[in-house]
Amino acid sequence: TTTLAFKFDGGIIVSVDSRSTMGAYIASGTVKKVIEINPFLLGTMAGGAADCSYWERSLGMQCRLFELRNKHRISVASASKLLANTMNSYRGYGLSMGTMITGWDETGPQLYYVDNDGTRLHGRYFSVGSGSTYAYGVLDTYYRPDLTVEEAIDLGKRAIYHACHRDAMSGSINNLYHVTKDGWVKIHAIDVNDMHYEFLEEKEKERSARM
Ligand SMILES: CC1=C(C(=O)N[C@H](C)C(=O)N[C@@H](Cc2c[nH]c3ccccc23)C(=O)N[C@@H](CC2CCCCC2)C(=O)[C@H](C)CO)Cc2ccccc21
Repeated sequence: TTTLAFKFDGGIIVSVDSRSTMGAYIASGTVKKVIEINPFLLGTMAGGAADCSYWERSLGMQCRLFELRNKHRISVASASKLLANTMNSYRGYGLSMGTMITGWDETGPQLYYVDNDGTRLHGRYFSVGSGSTYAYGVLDTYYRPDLTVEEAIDLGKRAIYHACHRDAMSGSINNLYHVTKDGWVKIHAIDVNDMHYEFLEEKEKERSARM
C-alpha cells in the first residue's frame, strides 16, 4: 500500500493506491483506501485490511454520534484522537493500522497521522504504507506549500505512480481527493499503468525538444 496526504495553500490533497495483498498474492486491485467519514472528513487506510476497514467505519459512527449530540461537526483533531484512543485501548491485541485523518474544520485544513502504536502526529504531509519510502522521495523533492491546485494534483498523482512502479505491494488505481473549505471532492481514479505510458511519452517529448 501507498497512501499520502499533504496540506498546501489550495487545501489538502489525498492520494492512494488500490491494491490489497495476501503475501505475494494480489487479493484485490480495486479496494478503497480512502473512507469518506463525512463531507469534510477523510480517512486513509494502510496495514491490516479488516482492521482498517472495521475501525475506520467505527470512527465514522462515533463522528456522527458526536454531531447529533453536539449539533456541530467534529474537528479533525478530535476525530483523530477518537481513533488513537481506540488503538491505545487495543494495544497488544495485534492491530495493524497506519492511517491519516484529514479534513477542513473551523480551524481550517488539518492533517493527522495515527497508527496502531497509538502514535498521533499533526503535520503538513505524510505518506503511509509499504510504498511510502518511494512516495516520500517524490514529496520531499517537489513539495511546496505554494503549489497551485493543478501542480498539487499532479504531485499527488506522480508520487503514487513512482511508489506503485517500484513497490510490489502497491498498484492498480490511483484515487485522488482534493479537500477545500467546502469539503472534499474526488478528482480522479487513474490506472497507474496508463500513467506509466503518459509519463513515458512526456519524457520522449522533452528529450526530442532538447535535441
Ligand atoms: C480486502 C480484504 C481483506 C484482505 O485483503 N486481507 C488481507 C489479508 C490484508 O489484510 N492484506 C493487507 C496486507 C496484510 C496481509 N496480512 C496482514 C496482516 C497485518 C497487516 C497487514 C496485512 C493489505 O492489503 N493491506 C493494504 C491496505 C489495506 C487494503 C484493503 C483496504 C484497507 C487497507 C496495504 O497496506 C498494502 C497492500 C501493503 O500491505 C480482508 C478483508 C475483510 C473484509 C473485507 C475486505 C477484506
